This record gives sequence, structure tokens and C-alpha cells, in this order.
Amino acid sequence: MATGKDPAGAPDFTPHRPIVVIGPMAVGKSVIGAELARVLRIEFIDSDHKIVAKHGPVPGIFAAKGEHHFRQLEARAIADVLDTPKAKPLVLSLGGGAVLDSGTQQLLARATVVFLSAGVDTVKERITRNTGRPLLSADPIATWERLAAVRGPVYARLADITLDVSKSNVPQLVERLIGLLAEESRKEN
Ligand SMILES: Nc1ncnc2c1ncn2[C@@H]1O[C@H](COP(=O)(O)OP(=O)(O)OP(=O)(O)O)[C@@H](O)[C@H]1O
Ligand SMILES: O=C(O)C1=C[C@@H](O)[C@@H](O)[C@H](O)C1
Ligand SMILES: [Mg+2]
Repeated sequence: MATGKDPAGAPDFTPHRPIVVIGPMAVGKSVIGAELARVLRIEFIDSDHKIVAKHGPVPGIFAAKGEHHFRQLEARAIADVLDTPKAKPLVLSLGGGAVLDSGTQQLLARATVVFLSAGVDTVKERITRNTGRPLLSADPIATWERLAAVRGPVYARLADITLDVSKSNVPQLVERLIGLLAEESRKEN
């Protein structure tokens, strides 16, 4: 495994446990998680992608079997990654609502949890395009704000690191995140 030494000058950082990325819809969990894993040269897993690969598109699952069934698939996909005696260092990006499951909340104690935070202005354009998020099919802006407000305290409680993702591009955010992860890892040891 390589360390997090990036051409952009990020500090050295070698993860020793999974890094889990959480936060509201469209804040960048998938793209930032994937870029972080690429720079750290560790595996990247996205819970939504895992579900889609096995069961087809998210809107189809919601339409055919309902949100509760999707939540069960999601909790299982996450447990497959984290519920092992010694989970390896990797980056796991979650869907926006995954943290509501109590089993998932417990498993996150085995990981370094990164909460990507942003206000609605940052995600407005992203969520008003049709992007396959069934919960945002009607009135996406108001619904995003409501869900973000309800889930915000849960994200904050579970987070080891909170990163404001407004006003920066993905490489800048990954560089900053590696610095924060290095600091957090010094505290853990
Ligand atoms: N910092 C950023 N600057 C510009 N565009 C971004 C940034 N972060 C993410 N994006 C873009 O926003 C969109 C949503 O990003 P992404 O799919 O990673 O969000 P997400 O948090 O994983 O959403 P979901 O909850 O649906 O899984 C993508 O088109 C992505 O390229
Ligand atoms: O925030 C949510 O509840 C969701 C977010 C997406 O990532 C998907 O997991 C799904 O559309 C539900
Ligand atoms: Mg995603």
C-alpha cells in the first residue's frame, strides 16, 4: 500500500483502518471517496454502486420493492465490507440515508468517519438535474433541505472528521482531507 503522498503536496498518510464517507445527497461522497482512494492507492467501494451492480438501478428497487427493502440491501452491503474481525484500509462511500440504520451506526465505530457537509446552494444544480435519486423526484430542493436537517445531527454525531465541501474542487478537497486524516490518525495512536 502506498502512502498519501500526492504530487499536490499532501502529507504522508497511511490508513490503518477503513475510511467511511457520509453526508447528504450530492455533496460528493462518491467522487471524493473515489479520488481519495486513488491518491492513497487503496480500494474504493461505494454502497450504492454495490447495490446497483447486484440488484439494478436504485429507482427501480424503490419502485418495485420500496425504500425499506432498499435499506436492508444497503445495510447488508455495508456489513459485507465492515463486519469482519479486521476490516482492511479502504474507502467506503455510503448513500445519504445509510447512516439511519442502527447496525450501520455501530459498524462505523470500526472506521474513521468523514462527514462531507454543504448547504443547499452547493448542491442545487446537481439535484435539479435528474440523477436517479428517487427521494428527490418531487420538489428536490425542499426535500433535500428537509432530509439534510433531519439527518444532520446523525452525521455530526458519527463523524471523526467534518469537511465543508462548498467552494473547493475535488482535488483540493482530497488534499485537505488527507491532512485531516493524518491529524486524526495521530490522535488515534
Ligand atoms: N467539489 C465539487 N466540485 C464540483 N462538482 C462536484 C464536487 N463534488 C461533487 N461534484 C459533482 O456533484 C455530483 C454529485 O457527486 P456525487 O455523486 O459524488 O455525490 P454523492 O454525495 O455521492 O451523492 P449520493 O448521495 O447520490 O450518493 C457529481 O456530478 C460530481 O461530479
Ligand atoms: O439519501 C438517501 O436516502 C439516498 C441517497 C442515495 O445515495 C441513494 O442511496 C438513495 O437514492 C437514497
Ligand atoms: Mg454517491
